[in-house]
Amino acid sequence: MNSLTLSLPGFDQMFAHLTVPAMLVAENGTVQGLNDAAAALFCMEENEVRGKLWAGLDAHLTAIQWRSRWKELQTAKKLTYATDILTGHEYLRSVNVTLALLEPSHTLIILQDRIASSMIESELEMMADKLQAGFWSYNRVDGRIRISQHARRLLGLPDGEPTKQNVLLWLSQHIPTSQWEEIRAMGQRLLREPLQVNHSFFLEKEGGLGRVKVSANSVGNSLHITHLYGIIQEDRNEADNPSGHNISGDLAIFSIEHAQDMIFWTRPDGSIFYINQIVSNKLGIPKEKLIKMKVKEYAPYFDGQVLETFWQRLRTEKYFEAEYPLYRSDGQIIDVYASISYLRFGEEEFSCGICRDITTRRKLEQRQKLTEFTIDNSEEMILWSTPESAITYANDTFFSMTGYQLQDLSSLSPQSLFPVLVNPDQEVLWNQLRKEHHLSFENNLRLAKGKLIPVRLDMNYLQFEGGEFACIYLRDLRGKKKRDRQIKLSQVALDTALDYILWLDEKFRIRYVNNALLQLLGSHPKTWVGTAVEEAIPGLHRTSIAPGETLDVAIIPHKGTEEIHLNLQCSEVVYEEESIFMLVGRDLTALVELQEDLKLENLKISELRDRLLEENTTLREDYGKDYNINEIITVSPKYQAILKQVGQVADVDTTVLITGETGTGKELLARAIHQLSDREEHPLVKVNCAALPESLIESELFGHEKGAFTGATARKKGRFEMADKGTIFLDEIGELPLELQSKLLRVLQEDEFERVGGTETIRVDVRLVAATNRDLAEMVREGRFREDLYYRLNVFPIVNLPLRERPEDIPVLVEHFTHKFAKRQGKTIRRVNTADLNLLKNYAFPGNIRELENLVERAVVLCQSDTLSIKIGQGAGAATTRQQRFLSFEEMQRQHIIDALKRTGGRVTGPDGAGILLDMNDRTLVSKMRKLRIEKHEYLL
Ligand SMILES: Nc1ncnc2c1ncn2[C@@H]1O[C@H](COP(=O)(O)OP(=O)(O)OP(=O)(O)O)[C@@H](O)[C@H]1O
Repeated sequence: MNSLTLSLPGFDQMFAHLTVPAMLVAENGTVQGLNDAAAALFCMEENEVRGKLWAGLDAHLTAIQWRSRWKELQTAKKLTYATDILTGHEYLRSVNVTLALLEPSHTLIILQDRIASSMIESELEMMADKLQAGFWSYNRVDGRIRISQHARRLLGLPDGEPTKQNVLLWLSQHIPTSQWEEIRAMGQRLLREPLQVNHSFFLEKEGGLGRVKVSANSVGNSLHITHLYGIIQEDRNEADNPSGHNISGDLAIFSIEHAQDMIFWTRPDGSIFYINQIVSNKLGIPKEKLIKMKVKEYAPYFDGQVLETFWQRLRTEKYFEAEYPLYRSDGQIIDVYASISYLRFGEEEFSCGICRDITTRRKLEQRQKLTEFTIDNSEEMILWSTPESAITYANDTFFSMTGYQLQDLSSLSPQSLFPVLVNPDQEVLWNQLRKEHHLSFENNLRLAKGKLIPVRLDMNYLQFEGGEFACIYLRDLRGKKKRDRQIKLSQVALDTALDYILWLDEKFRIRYVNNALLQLLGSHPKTWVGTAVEEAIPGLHRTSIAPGETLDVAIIPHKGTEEIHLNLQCSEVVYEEESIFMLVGRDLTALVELQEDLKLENLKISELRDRLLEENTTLREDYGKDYNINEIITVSPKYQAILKQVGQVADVDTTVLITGETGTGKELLARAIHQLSDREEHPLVKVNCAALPESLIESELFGHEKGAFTGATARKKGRFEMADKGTIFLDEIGELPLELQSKLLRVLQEDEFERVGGTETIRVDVRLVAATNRDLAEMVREGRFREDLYYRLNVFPIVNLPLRERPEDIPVLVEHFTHKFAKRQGKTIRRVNTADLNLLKNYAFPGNIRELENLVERAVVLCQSDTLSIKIGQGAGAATTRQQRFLSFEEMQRQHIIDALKRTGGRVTGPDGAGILLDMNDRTLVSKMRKLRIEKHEYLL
């Protein structure tokens, strides 16, 4: 059937029935049509060839060359040249090409198979006939096998069209195994290189074992063996040959004639003795003409000196190989690789050159170089390995990525590169590869420094020049693995998010629902993907979905369950030109509950705060009890006047200086001022300037920064800072060192100061009440107290009265203290010894009220009845009178420690503890107190 389908009018009528391979090619070089013969020549289907570029089919023609050839054709109208075409089996087939211009835009191409099997076969047939032998041939290009009738008979082949497979099978079954192996090996050699062999073997035939003689020749082009052919005869002695012909000689000549290599026999003068047919074909010069030519005419290189040198070398070396250029009749150059031997017959010398056209090989080499360049610059690592576990090739990318060197190649193996191969058994792996031709899997590649990296392996099976190879493409998966992990992480993050996430496509169909929302939406046949959004969330309308909008919708997840309020935030994401609406939602129900919880918590907190405030007030009230102004016991009109002063100054917020003898109740008055002032809600901080060592007063008053001095391990607030918004009571202010007096003055003037070791200025709002039993005016005169400070303090002086100036208070005070201590000690005391009381009234009380208080306390302790007897001299600090009992050393120590503790406000240890006052080690003091059985109530007022 004619397969020609083309538009050029008349073409099919003209050539469709031609047995000559013909093609129609357009100006741009594409094959527009071809006939069956041409398709057969290409060993391809007609439609496989049609549409291809002629430059792609002609192995030596480039697209650029086609354009210049086309131009040439426009004037010449007809062109002829010899070339190789690339067949469907990827073999090269030598052809003569004739281009005949049909129209300005189309040309006809007629192809002529230069080693057409028909030609060989017809010659063989002729020869076989002459020799009374059978002939056989195998065309490797199209896979056809031909065996003549005579040969079939000799081999005993069954009738029917022979194929390669069934002939080989027949022979393998009828030739003894050892001989069959030899024949196979010989066949392999014939397929690899041009050879001429003769072989005899036994063959099992009907009626016994026969012996046949087969000759075989292989011919081909510069790249491949394309044909095998030969003669089959019965193996008889030479004498038995009825024709008497020398078969080997005939075959040798036949082989030489049909060899694809050019054979030149030349003489020292450059004249030709013999050339074979292929020389004529290759050079495009008829044989008759060639034979008369001298070497230099087709090989200009061989002239004069060169020719002489050539012969000199040949005579000495006898054989050498070299490359030469030859000139075709059309001026084109053919590169040949020549093996040249020296021959001498009698007087005559010959050079015998077997020349192989390497033009194609050169081009292929160039192509190979380009391929290698491409491979080396490929982003993928490429390796070639063999079944023997050798790595025969690695591209540059492999070396640069793995850190191996070219010299390492020979020592590398798949096992060393892939220590954890999926299938460590190479044999199994190769068998699988042979079967499937392609394997793909992931593995770990060991880098030069030993590190393993994940790679994807693509193994391709290849047979090349008789060997087997695996071409391995390696792709570094580190980036991919990381990306995959990130994608997985994102997926996990989306799926485990507590927020409800919904993706919609442009048509508001669901693209993705995360797990949280999926659970809320309840069971649906699938995952909701593809369904319209309204179907999943009925309250959601596509009109309300817009980027940047917030939507509130209600969902009833399951029948009978409570409504859930969702707050959805919509945004638009454009990914790979696709627009996606992303809705991220929160369950407002939970939020409302949370708000309720918060309200409850707030309520609890405010209740707690109220309670705390209440407790604080109570505390303050408790605290104030002892110092309540009502607790100031007095009946003395003089003292009433002092209390009036206290009441007047309390609210004025001015600095108050209380003077008076020790124990007159100065502190009591200071507390009364604080309590009656607006600062009552804020702290009253007391500092006993006499109780603090000089070195510590400053930091105690103003605080210190961390590291300001040895032992300042942390920043500490001073008493002034602590008293902010309240009152600071500086007791015994007369004891304040001069330098601190100036700092104190600054605080009083500017309400600001710096911490010890600090630069930050601290502002405070503090009311100062100072007290002293010293005569400050006198101290100013003596230069021991700053005058400016004195005036600053003395804004509102209150001079406390000594007890002896208000003796009328003694009975009420005795009563007050008796009650206080009796109650504390759990005693019932109904009256005080009147005589004792009278004595007290006349007593001077140098220790003032504190002395009286101590006296009563001691009396209560000693009291065994309900009548209290108070003996002057029993209390510590009392003035020595005649009646006074002389205290034991231990009693004295006891009283002294109690006094010290009273001064420090009960603080035993530390910088402002009693230890410092008494110049005693803290630990010694504590053990002393234990030994003397000093109880807290004795010093805590
Ligand atoms: N009018 C009073 N009514 C009841 N108790 C008083 C009275 N005056 C002083 N006291 C008590 O006398 C003791 C000494 O009082 P206070 O410490 O205030 O005196 P002081 O002048 O500050 O002494 P010093 O100068 O030694 O610091 C305290 O226990 C105090 O409660």
